[in-house]
Amino acid sequence: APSHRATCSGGRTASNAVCCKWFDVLDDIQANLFDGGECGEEVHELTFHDAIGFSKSNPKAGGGADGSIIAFSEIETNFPANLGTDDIVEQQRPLAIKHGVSFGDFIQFAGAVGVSNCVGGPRIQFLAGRSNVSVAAQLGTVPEPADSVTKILARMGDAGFSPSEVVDLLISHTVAAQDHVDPTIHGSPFDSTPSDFDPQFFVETLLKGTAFPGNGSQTGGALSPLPGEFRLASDGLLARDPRTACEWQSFVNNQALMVSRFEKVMAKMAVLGQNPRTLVDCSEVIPVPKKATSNTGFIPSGKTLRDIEASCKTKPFPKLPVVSGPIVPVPPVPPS
Ligand code: HEM
Ligand SMILES: [Ca+2]
Ligand SMILES: [Mn+2]
Repeated sequence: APSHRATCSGGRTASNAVCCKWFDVLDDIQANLFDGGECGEEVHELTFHDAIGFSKSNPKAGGGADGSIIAFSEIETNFPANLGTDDIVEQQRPLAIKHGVSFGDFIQFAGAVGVSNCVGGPRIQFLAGRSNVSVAAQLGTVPEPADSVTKILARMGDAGFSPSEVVDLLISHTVAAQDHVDPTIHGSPFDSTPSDFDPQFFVETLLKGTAFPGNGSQTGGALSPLPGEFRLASDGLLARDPRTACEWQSFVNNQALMVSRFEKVMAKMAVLGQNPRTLVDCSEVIPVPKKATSNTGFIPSGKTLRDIEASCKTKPFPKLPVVSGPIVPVPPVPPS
């Protein structure tokens, strides 16, 4: 049968003509937001901070993945949990306006493109067509790193996520760094491989913490196992809590599982507060990521399997390759 694909710019085609403009957005953000196609972590943080402004029990909590963090930035970026998001909000706002797309669509699209640039990254579904009408989210919808596991699971449960899905969402912290929990060590990553969408975050958060990487103990921070690496208190606790530890451990030797779980849970998060049947599937515009170099994590140099605080009661911690040599400090990620 003949195909009826729409012709878009640059000789590209799409199954639906409304997807064509997203190729132009893609070209623009790869050049101007990701410096020629870098694994873009902060952009990806915004997908969460916008979408999680949503509650099954309280319609006033927010409209979910509706772009409100850009539309009502003067309210939402001043919430303590959103500290630092104003930079990326102000980078994205003019680009969304220039291309005539809604803020909600733009945030989810940019997040999906950003992680597709990471080695081993996921290819997240992208549905287009969110309205540009939104409402400001209420204070308290975004979890904070000093929150207890019970508080985080309750907040996330109220937005529709199970404890295992919270772990699946936290896969994003394999390509992430902090700037504001300890502002003296800008860009300190959550694992030793912040440009790789790999299991190292799940391995290294289970290593016994030994020192603070920066200016001592901070609210929301915890002892980390490697110099230069930052551990959020919440990540350290979720790695060890009986409600989440087995899902956490399941990723230490299974990069492919990480990708499939993340694609699934991100597709769910991206349509919080939306009716997906009114949106058009433009996933074909999202680039195909580079393949991962390994399916399994490793014990970083200077550490052994005995430094792992295994926390899943029903499954033994798997044997992982151990890198030999002295402890290597983790370099900061460059500012964007
Ligand atoms: C359970 C709840 C979570 C907590 C408590 C949490 C907390 C944090 C904190 C405190 C930072 C450092 C921010 C800074 O200092 O600049 C951070 C960074 C980040 N988070 Fe989360 N997070 C959570 C879940 C998520 C989810 C679900 C995603 C995405 C799906 C995500 C994506 C990111 C990314 C990409 C960064 C790095 C930002 C950058 O490089 O500037 N986080 N997170
Ligand atoms: Ca990583
Ligand atoms: Mn929102």
